[in-house]
Amino acid sequence: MVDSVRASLKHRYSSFTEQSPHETLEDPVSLSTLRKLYLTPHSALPHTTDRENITITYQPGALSPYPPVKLLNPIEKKRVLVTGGAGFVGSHLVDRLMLMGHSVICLDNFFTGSKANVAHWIGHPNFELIRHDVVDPILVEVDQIYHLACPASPVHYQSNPVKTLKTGFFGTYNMLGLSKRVKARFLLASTSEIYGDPEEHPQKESYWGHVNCVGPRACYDEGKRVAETLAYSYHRQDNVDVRVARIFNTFGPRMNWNDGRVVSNFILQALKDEDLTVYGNGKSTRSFQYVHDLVDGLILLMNSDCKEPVNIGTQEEFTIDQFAEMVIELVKRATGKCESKLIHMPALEDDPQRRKPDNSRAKERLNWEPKWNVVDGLAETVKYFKIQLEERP
Ligand SMILES: O=C(O)[C@H]1O[C@H](OP(=O)(O)OP(=O)(O)OC[C@H]2O[C@@H](n3ccc(=O)[nH]c3=O)[C@H](O)[C@@H]2O)[C@H](O)[C@@H](O)[C@@H]1O
Repeated sequence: MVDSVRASLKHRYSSFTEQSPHETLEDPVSLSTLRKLYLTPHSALPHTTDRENITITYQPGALSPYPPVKLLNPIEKKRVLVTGGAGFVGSHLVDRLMLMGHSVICLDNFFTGSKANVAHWIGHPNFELIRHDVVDPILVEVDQIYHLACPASPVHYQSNPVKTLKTGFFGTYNMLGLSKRVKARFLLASTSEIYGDPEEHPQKESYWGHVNCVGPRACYDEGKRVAETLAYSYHRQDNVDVRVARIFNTFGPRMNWNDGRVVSNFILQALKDEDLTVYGNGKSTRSFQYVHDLVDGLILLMNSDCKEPVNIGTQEEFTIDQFAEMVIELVKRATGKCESKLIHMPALEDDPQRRKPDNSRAKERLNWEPKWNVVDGLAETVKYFKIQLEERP
């Protein structure tokens, strides 16, 4: 199974150019097909109130207004639940699963997710959108569950810490209970935050972490730690088939406008010619991966036999000052000008000082490694936010 999944993922990277000669509409995951889903300006979409006569957007001559999805035979076609499927990462995962031909249920409470992120699939026979909060139980018959639902930006998860903890515990508990009942394989979207402010660098999966359990980040960090504990407890006690992805900093199109994380903040500030707000001395580090690489990793992990936690992240490490300079440079390239400067603000409490994954387990067990570098990913994200800014009233 994992080989066929890998085969359908690898083609996409033959070239990053818009007009790759290798891309065909039969390819379920070609980059140009993906790009149409998030880099098409709203104004370029067909506008009609008559659904019968809707303009064909994605494949001239075809009879469907939807992006072309692969036709799978019933044995290969999985029923997949994606919790948090209307969020930033979740919606890219939904796109990929849909294009691969699976039947996808997207579940979201729309706290940080948005219907606009998955609007292009609404009405498709393979797609269902359910407004639901994972804190409450739900019963759906599925084969696989990707459990992503939880606010991930520090600004959002700290805005209601008790709710974040409830999502970490009860949300995961409910989804594991569902996995047990319907015998679905379960993948938890865990996080590099479970390592806290790490004393080991780079961080291996064997590292137990350094989290301040009474600090402002604890609602998220401890919520994800207990979510991992729940997953492995259900595995030991009830033989639930679990996978755990520890996701490192991820960026890309569809990050929330008001996300508050460094990538969207810096890009929007630079596009508006505002100064870039660096918290602390700018010497702390992060390793930023592009969202398509993460989605590859999640799909490969789900379809692998690897039950241990796996880091999914890139090893390109930057100080926040370096990262800010890079954003300014890329915005200059995209717009022809950018007058922004760096301003240093007070440091955030318990902000991890260094973060970089040891991703050798992902390489060995999943044959996964990032294919995008930060500059290419950032250029595409700048393009996305530029379109968003131009279209805002
Ligand atoms: O991006 C992610 O995927 C991760 O984002 C956050 O972790 P964090 O590393 O704190 O992410 P940011 O809020 O983007 O901060 C990164 C660094 O940039 C700094 N920062 C952030 C925002 C800003 O405007 N300026 C600024 O200097 C922060 O202080 C921090 O040192 C979440 O807590 C993680 O769960 C998530 O996996």
